[in-house]
Amino acid sequence: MNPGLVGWGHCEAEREGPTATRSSPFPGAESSSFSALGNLHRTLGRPTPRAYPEVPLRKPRGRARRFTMATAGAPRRFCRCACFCSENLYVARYGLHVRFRGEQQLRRDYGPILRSRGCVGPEDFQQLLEELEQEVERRQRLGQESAARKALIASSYHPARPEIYSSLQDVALAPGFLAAAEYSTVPGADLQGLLQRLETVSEEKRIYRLPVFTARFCQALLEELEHFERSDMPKGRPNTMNNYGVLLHELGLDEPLVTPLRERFLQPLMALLYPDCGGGWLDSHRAFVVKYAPGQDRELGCHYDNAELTINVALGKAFTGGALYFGGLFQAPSALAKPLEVEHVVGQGILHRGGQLHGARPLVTGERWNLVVWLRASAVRNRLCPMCCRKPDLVDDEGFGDGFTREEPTTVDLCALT
Ligand SMILES: O=C(O)CCC(=O)C(=O)O
Ligand SMILES: [Fe+2]
Repeated sequence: MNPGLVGWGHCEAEREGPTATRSSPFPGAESSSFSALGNLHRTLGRPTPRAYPEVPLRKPRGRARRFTMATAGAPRRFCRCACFCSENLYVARYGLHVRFRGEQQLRRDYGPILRSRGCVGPEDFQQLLEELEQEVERRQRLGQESAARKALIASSYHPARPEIYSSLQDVALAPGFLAAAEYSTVPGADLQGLLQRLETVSEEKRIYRLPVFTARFCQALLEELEHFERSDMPKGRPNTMNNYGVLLHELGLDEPLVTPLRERFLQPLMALLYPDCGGGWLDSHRAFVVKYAPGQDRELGCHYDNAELTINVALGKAFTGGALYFGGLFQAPSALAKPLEVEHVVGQGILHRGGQLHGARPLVTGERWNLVVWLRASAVRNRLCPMCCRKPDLVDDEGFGDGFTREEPTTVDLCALT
């Protein structure tokens, strides 16, 4: 058979830095109203929103192994899009995300709106310029700083729950999750069959829910995360809107936990649920935990993720409030009208498209910790960077970068070998 040099277009992705606003071209933390976002989108004169690029579709066949595409030869090098350092720079004071290439461009593109938002005197503009220059430098350093933190944690951190760092075992997973993933790998599995094994939260928005981890595993992971938080290790935060979360790759949890979760379980599920969004071509991710607590972050503004697909699993603890809300796709901000509220249920995961506008309502009581995995398909994002909506301008990066790649990967369908 064709050795599965399967139709992966090309791939690339982009990524958001530990404390960058990458994920949220629409700030949200400060303005979580959908209409405000719609206005913002228009105000910023973003490129005309467009739908996901078409990916050559190939109906997934066979069992789980068939989805595990081995990269032949050297590990692939992932990239980010250069727009990370020049687009979507968030200026909280004026409630704006701006593109920044220099003083003249800033004046030309944003002069009137900045003045209308209070940036009036030359000293205001000078201050803004300095802040933007600092933000660009910070973004340029993010990859290296993250790698340095990861190395320090690997050499000096003593986990409280070392078993979390061993390879993901089925026993950590909820029976319903195992059943849905197992079904998805059976020859002949189809969307209708899978939909009987998970909850459809919104057919129109293509939002689904299913149990993911056992209560025991959630508890162990939470204990480990709290222990890390108390430690004196350096911490990279997921983005500028989450000040108390943790990046799982820095903690060393990508290899044992997140990558197997993506490759063995999420990929078959996503291939059936979202074949048109790269669900069958996931090849990298960015995983982090967000934490909300009284006196800390309590809510998350409306944004879209720098991902083709997202899974958001509630880990605990006990809390009220904090529901997710969903609008339309960012490519169609006019569809922001009536947000859909989705309550978190501990142990359960919400699956949605990365481009679906969403945010989190304020926490009312307790503490909420969620595992968020941004799933990326280079085959999709290599064609169009979701952050600048252009063909990505590739820059080599650490780790999975932002999930973009320079070439079509050389892949081998493991099934073809057995
Ligand atoms: O607070 C949540 O559960 C949502 C988190 C989220 O959407 C994100 O970090 O991208
Ligand atoms: Fe998100």
